[in-house]
Amino acid sequence: MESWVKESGAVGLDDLEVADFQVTGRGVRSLQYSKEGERLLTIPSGILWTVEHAYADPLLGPALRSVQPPLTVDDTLATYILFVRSRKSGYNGLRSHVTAFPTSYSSSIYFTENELEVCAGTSLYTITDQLKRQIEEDYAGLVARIFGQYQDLFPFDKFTIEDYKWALSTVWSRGMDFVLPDETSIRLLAPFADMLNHSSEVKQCHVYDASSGNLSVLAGKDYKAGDQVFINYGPLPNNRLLRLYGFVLSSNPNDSYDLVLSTHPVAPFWEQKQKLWISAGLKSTCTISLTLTDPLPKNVLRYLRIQRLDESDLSVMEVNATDGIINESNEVEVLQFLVDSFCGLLENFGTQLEMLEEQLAASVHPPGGREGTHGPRRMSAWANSGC
Ligand SMILES: C[S@@+](CC[C@H](N)C(=O)[O-])C[C@H]1O[C@@H](n2cnc3c(N)ncnc32)[C@H](O)[C@@H]1O
Repeated sequence: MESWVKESGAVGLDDLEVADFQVTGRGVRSLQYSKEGERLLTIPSGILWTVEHAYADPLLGPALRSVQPPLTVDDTLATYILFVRSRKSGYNGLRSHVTAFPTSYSSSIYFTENELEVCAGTSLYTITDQLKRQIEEDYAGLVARIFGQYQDLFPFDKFTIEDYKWALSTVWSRGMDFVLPDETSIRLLAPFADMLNHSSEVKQCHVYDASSGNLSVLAGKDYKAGDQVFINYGPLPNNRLLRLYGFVLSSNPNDSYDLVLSTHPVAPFWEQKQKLWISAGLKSTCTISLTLTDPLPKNVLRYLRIQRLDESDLSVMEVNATDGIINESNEVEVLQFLVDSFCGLLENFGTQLEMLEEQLAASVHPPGGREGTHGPRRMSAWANSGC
């Protein structure tokens, strides 16, 4: 793959190499000193995996164009990857990139039932379950809309649901997202740059130049020769890291619990309350991140104070009077609700932390996961992850 990337005009490969690292597995090593902010790597537009390139492909493009409404970005990229992987000739460069992808993944859709049970009570548990069903539905849609229509391009034995899951996991774990100057967004996979692992300790340092279409990586900190080079995948909590990338960070500064607050429209005074939520910058269904630094954000209290208003409160309620305590009985109800729901949430956890730590120590959940071509995983970080 590296020689194809170099021949395609990439800059910076002479000073970088793919290597194995103890904690993160395969990644990229710097071969020289570089200062923070210096450009380390540029991957030219022509070899990026994008929706535009999929549509421009002389064989795949017409099939994609015939599907209305168009496939989602992730489905287009997943189809593009499987298509290239299935070709017996041509596409040599892109195929060499596909060959370098992991053969299997450790993201949460691949957890066994027992592994997923360990996460019972977490948002990851619920989302993973929904995701698995969504993938089945989306795959059936793809078969009906495109794979089944062009069987010469998409042979069934190379476009199974397992292939689709693998390709989607490839897109989720290797895709990079950028907002363009016209405020649209682009998702792309960049050969070689997609070998860079994540660290929350470096600044965001991968950039897309909308005018050239090239992808560049700058040094997110100073590097010596021999250091692993990182990029920052974004301020992601552990549950998202595990769902999209199959790993967690034991000290994740962005870790959070997503608290979903919602009120059914048939609840009393829902319309009046809805107006109050909107004027407080909230919605009738809100997802609020609880973090270690801000475990009870003001918006949680704002939301619940409005939710708990009774008829007499509402008759005297000023629209902007939602930022402080409304009255004692309302506040007591809010706090009681919080105590009850947090106790309920904790009870939903299938495995208590102490038990999980014991199980990890006894290697009930083997570290290392099942990821192909990767080095060791840090699953042991689960115990402290709060995911
Ligand atoms: C964009 S790829 C990076 C290259 C990848 N390590 C490989 O060998 O192909 C993202 C994947 O790398 C791994 N990864 C990235 N950062 C990591 C980290 N800090 N710790 C453990 N694994 C990491 C995860 O498996 C993730 O899904």
